[in-house]
Amino acid sequence: MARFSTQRSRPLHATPFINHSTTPSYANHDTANPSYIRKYLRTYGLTPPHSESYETQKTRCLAQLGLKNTDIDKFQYLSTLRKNNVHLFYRLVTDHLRELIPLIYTPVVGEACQRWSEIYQQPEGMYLSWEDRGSLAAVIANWPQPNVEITCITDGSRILGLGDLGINGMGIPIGKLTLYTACSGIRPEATLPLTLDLGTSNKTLRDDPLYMGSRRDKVSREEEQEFLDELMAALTERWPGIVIQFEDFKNPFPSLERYQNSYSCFNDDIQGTGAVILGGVINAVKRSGLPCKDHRAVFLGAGSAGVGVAKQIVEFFIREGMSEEDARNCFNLVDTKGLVTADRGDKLASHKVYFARQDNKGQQFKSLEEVIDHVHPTILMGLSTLGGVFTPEILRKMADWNTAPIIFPLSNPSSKSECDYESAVKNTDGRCLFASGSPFPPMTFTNSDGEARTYCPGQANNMYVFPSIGLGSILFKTVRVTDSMIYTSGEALSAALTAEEIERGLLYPDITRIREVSIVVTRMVMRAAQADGVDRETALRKMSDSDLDNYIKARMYDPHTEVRSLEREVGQLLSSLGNLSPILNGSLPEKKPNGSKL
Ligand SMILES: NC(=O)C1=CN([C@@H]2O[C@H](COP(=O)(O)OP(=O)(O)OC[C@H]3O[C@@H](n4cnc5c(N)ncnc54)[C@H](OP(=O)(O)O)[C@@H]3O)[C@@H](O)[C@H]2O)C=CC1
Ligand SMILES: CC(=O)C(=O)O
Ligand SMILES: [Mg+2]
Repeated sequence: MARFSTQRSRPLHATPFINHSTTPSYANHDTANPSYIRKYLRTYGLTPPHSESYETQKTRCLAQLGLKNTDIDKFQYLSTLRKNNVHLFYRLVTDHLRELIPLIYTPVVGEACQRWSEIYQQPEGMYLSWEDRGSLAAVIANWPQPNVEITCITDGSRILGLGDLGINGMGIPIGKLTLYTACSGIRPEATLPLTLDLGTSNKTLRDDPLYMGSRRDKVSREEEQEFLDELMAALTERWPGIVIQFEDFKNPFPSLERYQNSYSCFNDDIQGTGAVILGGVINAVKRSGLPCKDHRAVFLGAGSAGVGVAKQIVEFFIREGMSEEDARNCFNLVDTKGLVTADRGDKLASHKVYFARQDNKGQQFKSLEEVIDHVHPTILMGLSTLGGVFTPEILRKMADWNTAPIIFPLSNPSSKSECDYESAVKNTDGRCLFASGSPFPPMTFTNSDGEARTYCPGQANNMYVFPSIGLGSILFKTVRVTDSMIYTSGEALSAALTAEEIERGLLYPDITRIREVSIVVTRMVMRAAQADGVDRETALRKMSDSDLDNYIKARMYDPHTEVRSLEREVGQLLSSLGNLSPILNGSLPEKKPNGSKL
């Protein structure tokens, strides 16, 4: 039997085939790799000898996870696993999406960000500081992966509904990019989590001795723009065509406007959120039985997400036959000063002006309650960061006025949700059409007619669309991300419900189907890009829908087949070399580190 020989002129451990310092996370220390693959990867001897089945790996991991007492312990365990055995991490996540997404993303990532500098253990992602301006390209050159295709950037200034967390916000780009890999199969080594240290307005953080960012106050808007200009140029210089996702910036409208026509970029909080809520609202409006023109919406929150969502729904109403003016008049946005009106007396931020009501006849409505009593909404959206503000009284009014009130408390994490599912179901006698930003468990409830059943909440989170917007943009090498690509992602999501999911009353596909849903949404995003003429992979244009689906599927990273594809790669290499001796004596050519397959 062929055996690995120790009698070689160049001992394996001394052979610098893979430079581990340049491939920190992806050297692939997978305990499932057979020994000849380990030799090929030059990881032989770096893991225990036995080559394990996934079942064994999974049993151990789930047992270890079960021993962790707190959500943060579980978050850290999973982060370490992602770092040490990336393919196993993604096998687990893709097999246990419902259980693990809440641990790697919202809600637990919220607490992880609040405590980032306290719980920090290992490097992940890249930090760029104000002090680095002028040399951002040089710092970016330090990122060890050569083929980055997508980055998610935050400056930490509005992390979920938790405020300015400075560099502690790094949990968000890491979490979002993890979902890119898990949900739409962008290879892990093709993702770059990026956090900008442009100072923080959070004094508690600045005074915290453990805080790992700079102590400076937040830079000015002009300075931020100057920094971002340099950053965009540096990123695209190193990785031409990279897709750039902006995330959790306090006021992201100016940057979106500045870059959206010259880079392949989008803002997840304005556009991704807009699209995902559009998807749920299309289904909820159908289920409400009311035509679009009879809907009246109250939005608590007129920030990036509130305005982004309202704009997408206006577009939907227009496509359903309403005039733009009538469509816009269905919306009532509420901020810290009350109903957004044109004559309120304050200078409205420019993103709010479009929705400022003109028909209030001088009357001002200062509180959510006043606005609700004035509007009698059919749709109630929460994008305010105010946990619990949809009180039982407000929910009961929604039920009094509507057969099927649409209630979406969308703020994250769970503690900031405007109401929980139980309260929404109980106070609307089970009639609400509900979706929240962070997950709530299903519940059984007996309504006033004595009917008992299980109610399933929707999770209206941009995680249903941004992975497909990103993948479609990468595969088509789009010049930019167009409004139509964004709208189409939401529309495609709404159409992705199965008959069984509709029967169960779901507004969003079951999360366990996210990878198959992502294929269809990605294809539709690509078709929209094609129609807008922003695609650069023109050979893909002529493909039929089913061929394009197959193409997308084939390009998606699948952690379950990673060992097999390595085996294929090595098999092809061996057959091209003609015999086994190279692998046995350790003289196989170096595996090029992490050439992306997308
Ligand atoms: N489910 C999902 O997929 C997503 C959810 N979100 C969530 O939405 C929330 C808001 O995000 P975003 O829009 O980016 O944040 P912004 O800071 O841009 O907007 C927050 C809005 O809420 C308003 N607001 C805050 N406090 C009050 C108050 N006491 N009374 C009335 N209005 C208030 C603000 O008013 P003012 O303008 O006067 O300051 C502002 O209009 C976050 O919790 C975030 O997690 C965001 C993106 C996606
Ligand atoms: C989900 C998300 O993007 C947010 O809460 O900001
Ligand atoms: Mg966000």
